[in-house]
Formats: sequence, structure tokens, C-alpha cells
Amino acid sequence: MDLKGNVALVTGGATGLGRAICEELLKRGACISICDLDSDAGENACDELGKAFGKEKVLFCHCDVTDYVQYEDAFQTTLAEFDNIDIVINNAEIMNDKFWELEVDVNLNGAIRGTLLALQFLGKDKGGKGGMLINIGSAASVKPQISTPIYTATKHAILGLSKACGDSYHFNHTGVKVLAICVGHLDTGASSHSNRFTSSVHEKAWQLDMKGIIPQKTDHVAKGIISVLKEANTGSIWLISNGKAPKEIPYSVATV
Ligand SMILES: NC(=O)C1=CN([C@@H]2O[C@H](COP(=O)(O)OP(=O)(O)OC[C@H]3O[C@@H](n4cnc5c(N)ncnc54)[C@H](O)[C@@H]3O)[C@@H](O)[C@H]2O)C=CC1
Ligand SMILES: CCCCCC(=O)/C=C/C=C\C=C\C=C\[C@@H](O)[C@@H](O)CCCC(=O)O
Repeated sequence: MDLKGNVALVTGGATGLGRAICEELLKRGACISICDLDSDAGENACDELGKAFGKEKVLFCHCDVTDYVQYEDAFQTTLAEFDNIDIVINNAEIMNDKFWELEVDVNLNGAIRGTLLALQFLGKDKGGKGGMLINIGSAASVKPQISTPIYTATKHAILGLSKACGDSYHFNHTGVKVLAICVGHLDTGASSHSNRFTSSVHEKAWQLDMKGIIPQKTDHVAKGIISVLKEANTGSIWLISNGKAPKEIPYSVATV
């Protein structure tokens, strides 16, 4: 897919899946703004990707998604550098139920801040040109991860946020397509720290959560995300897990 001339802002873009997404976007001609709390990793990613794809195409903005003002500054800086923002990817996260208030603030409140800012900066009803907002969910958005109930709660909430904001009622006003892409386990090696669980019972449950899981390469998932970007309908939910191709999944709710 050709993304020439598009500008994407990616939170948590310094490492892991976020960085792989940045690389795939650059390969397709987009400019990227890496927004991350980790300045060393962010500057490093900016240098390396700038060398590979052109310095003028890559920007690093130090940004803590728990801080609305910093997050808004990142949008302003990106706009000043590239003149437009077409794609926003809410990817930053932590998985640590021991620090659950921070976990909620990064994973859920951070995605809410990113959603409000994307609608403010991209929304046609706010003078923008429309665009696309991708919220990165997890397999834990649709199947409870019993070792980390609070992480599970944050990732379930991503679906409600994306479905409601991505409804065609809102899209007709804003021109901003909203998708949730749920990702299964990655081979980033981030999975094994024991100090992310609230008790030894929860830590033991991790073995059950990991049963039958095939960890995925970040570049496989990043490619999958790019492949659904343009064709997906607003409000749709996608799953990329166990190394398979992306598939659209239904949003199940009881009749009310
Ligand atoms: N690692 C896995 O197995 C899975 C990951 N996911 C989802 O994929 C996405 C990416 O995960 P990974 O690449 O594994 O994460 P990671 O831990 O490798 O990278 C997360 C990035 O977010 C940044 N970050 C953390 N807190 C931040 C904050 N307050 N403000 C700005 N940036 C912040 C970190 O500095 C880091 O660069 C997340 O949304 C995660 O929930 C979903 C399923 C499985
Ligand atoms: C059936 C449920 C499948 C759930 C898939 C899922 O979401 C799995 C996630 C697995 C690992 C996530 C790791 C996240 C790591 C970051 O929180 C970490 O790199 C941040 C460093 C701080 C820390 O160690 O706490």
C-alpha cells in the first residue's frame, strides 16, 4: 500500500511493535512522528530510521501519554514539522498489574487522550482533513488474560472506545475512521518479568495464559496492521494472533 505523503503519529514508537509499525509506514513512503516517554530509545530509533529512510521523514517527540499537555504538544510539534497528521496510532502501553493505576493511566486514559486529540486535530468538524485513528488492543481485549485482570480491563475498554468513536454517526461528522486492532503475544521478550503480577497466584496463571500461544514477530504484526489500514471500515475490530493473517472479528454484545 502506498502511503506517500501521509503523516503518522505513533505512541510508544521507540521500541517493540510501535517501532516496527514506524518502519513499515516509512517503507511505504509515510513520514512518522515517534512519540515516546523513553527519550534515549526514541532518539536512537529516530537516528536509525532517519538514516535508512531520510532524516526529513522522521521526528521524535518526547511524550508521556499520561500527561495531556505533553501529548497535545506532540501533536502541535508534529503538525509544525509536517503540516498535517493523517494517521494516529495509540500503541504505548505497560503491562504491570502491580502498578495498576499507572497501567490504567497509560493503556486506557492514554488511549482516551490520544483519541480526543486525534479528533481535535484531524476532525473535519474541527477544521481538519479527517484521517485515521488506530487503537492497539490485545488478544486480552477479547479473551481475558487471567494473570493480569487489570491489563485485561484496559484492553477490553479499548474496544468500547473504538466502537463508539468509530460509529458511522461520528465518522459522518469527523471524517476520522477509528479502528481497534487486537494483537496476540509478541516475541519481544517482555513477557517473563515476575514483578508484573499482583500475587504468586496470578504469576502462576501466566503459564495458563501462555498455553498454546505462538509468539509473533513484530514485523509480521506491523505488516498486518498496515494491510488493514485503508480497506477497513470505521468501527471495525481486527485480530492478528498466532502468526496468522489479520481477520475482522465481531463485537459481541447482549441485546439491550
Ligand atoms: N508484547 C506483547 O506480547 C503484546 C503487546 N500488545 C500490545 O501491543 C502494543 C505494543 O506492545 P509492545 O511493543 O510489546 O510494548 P513495549 O513495552 O515493547 O513498548 C511500549 C512502548 O511504549 C512506551 N511507553 C510506555 N509508557 C509510555 C508513556 N506513558 N508515554 C509514552 N510512551 C510510553 C515505551 O517507552 C515503549 O517504547 C501495546 O498496546 C500492547 O498492549 C498486545 C498483545 C501482546
Ligand atoms: C489471552 C490473552 C492474550 C494477551 C496478549 C497480551 O496482551 C500479552 C501481552 C504480553 C506481554 C506484554 C508485555 C509488556 C511489557 C511492557 O509492559 C514492559 O516492556 C514495560 C517495562 C516495565 C515492566 O517491566 O513492568
